[in-house]
Amino acid sequence: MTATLELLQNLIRRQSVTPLDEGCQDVLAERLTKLDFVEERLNFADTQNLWLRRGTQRPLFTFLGHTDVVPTGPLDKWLSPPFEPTMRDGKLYGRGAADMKGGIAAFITAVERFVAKHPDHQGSIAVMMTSDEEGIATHGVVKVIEVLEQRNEKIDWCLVGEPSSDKKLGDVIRVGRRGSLCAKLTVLGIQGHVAYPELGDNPIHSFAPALKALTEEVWDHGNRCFPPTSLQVSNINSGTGAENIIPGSLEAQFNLRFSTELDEATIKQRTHAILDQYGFNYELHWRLSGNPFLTASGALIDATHIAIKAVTGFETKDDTGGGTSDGRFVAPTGAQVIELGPLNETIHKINECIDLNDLEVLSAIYEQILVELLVVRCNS
Ligand SMILES: N[C@@H](CCC[C@H](NC(=O)CCC(=O)O)C(=O)O)C(=O)O
Ligand SMILES: [Zn+2]
Ligand SMILES: [Zn+2]
Repeated sequence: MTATLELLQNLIRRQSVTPLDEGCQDVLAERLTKLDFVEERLNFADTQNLWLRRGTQRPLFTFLGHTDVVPTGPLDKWLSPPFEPTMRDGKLYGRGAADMKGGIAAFITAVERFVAKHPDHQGSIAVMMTSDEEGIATHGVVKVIEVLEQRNEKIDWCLVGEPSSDKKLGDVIRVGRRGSLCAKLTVLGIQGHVAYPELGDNPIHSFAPALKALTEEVWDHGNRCFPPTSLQVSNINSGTGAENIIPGSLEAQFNLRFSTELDEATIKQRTHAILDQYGFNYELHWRLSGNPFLTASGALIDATHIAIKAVTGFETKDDTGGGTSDGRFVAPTGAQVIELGPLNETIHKINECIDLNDLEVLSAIYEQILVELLVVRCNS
């Protein structure tokens, strides 16, 4: 069994459903402190955060990941228990295998091999972990970055191990992410008897045309780097459960994934303009999960392209799709941020898995990126 596979199995056995860590970070810290990484725990509220750094010089390369996982869903639908890592058909199954304990295991073994071969490398290497990525992310990386900024500790290059790959390992890297803006809408009506509609005001009926307008709105056309902005309604609730009552209110939630063509203020203003056309009373509460970010071409993207080509033989593609990530907290510091990790086909699903060969290839690519940045580039 390889070192990466063994470590991944150890991590999957820990039931670290967000915001729990269940000792995952202890395992990582124990391995890397043996290699002269300095360990810091930056825990806030219910969230465990770990900052491990080897070296004091710049440039500082950072691997960023999360040890929390999403809930399993119905256990009886899993072919093997989600927290018992199980090998079948050349794959390892378990919650977090791809998102993102596989990436974390590959980080650690890549660093171990790299340090063994290049103990006196240039610059510094850090590993940043949080247990609050899958949750609301208020006490995770955002807080660690605050601490680093306060002491002027600057990350030059940040690689997030989120599952970026599409059809084969390394075929897609994320060089940025769309913004994410969440809305909670309450449409206010008047509760009444369905037989006396003139005495009530049905919020479902009021909202229906506005819902159509919101979902049909062309928010923008995207641009060279970003796909068009999209709005998705995630929840609608109304009604008392009775067949003969007009409900008094309706709650809806929707989320916009937005490109750099738009910003928070413009989206809010345009949403109000749409809703205001329909003459109902409403309350609207917003939460900005993250602004869009984009890493310009530079050393990190170049090194990643070279490393993927060297290990796999093919060219990778730059992309800004998918969800947002904790990279949104790192990019505003001026760091170059990219994301490279396993195939995302099974993430958050029942029977999440990672291909055993992909795990080793990923670790080899990570190691090669360190070589490109902290050996080849720094010595040229
Ligand atoms: N709940 C958090 C942020 C949620 C982040 C989440 N990201 C992913 O699912 C990554 C998937 C991928 O790699 O494409 C999301 O985009 O919703 C918050 O809102 O603070
Ligand atoms: Zn993830
Ligand atoms: Zn996830």
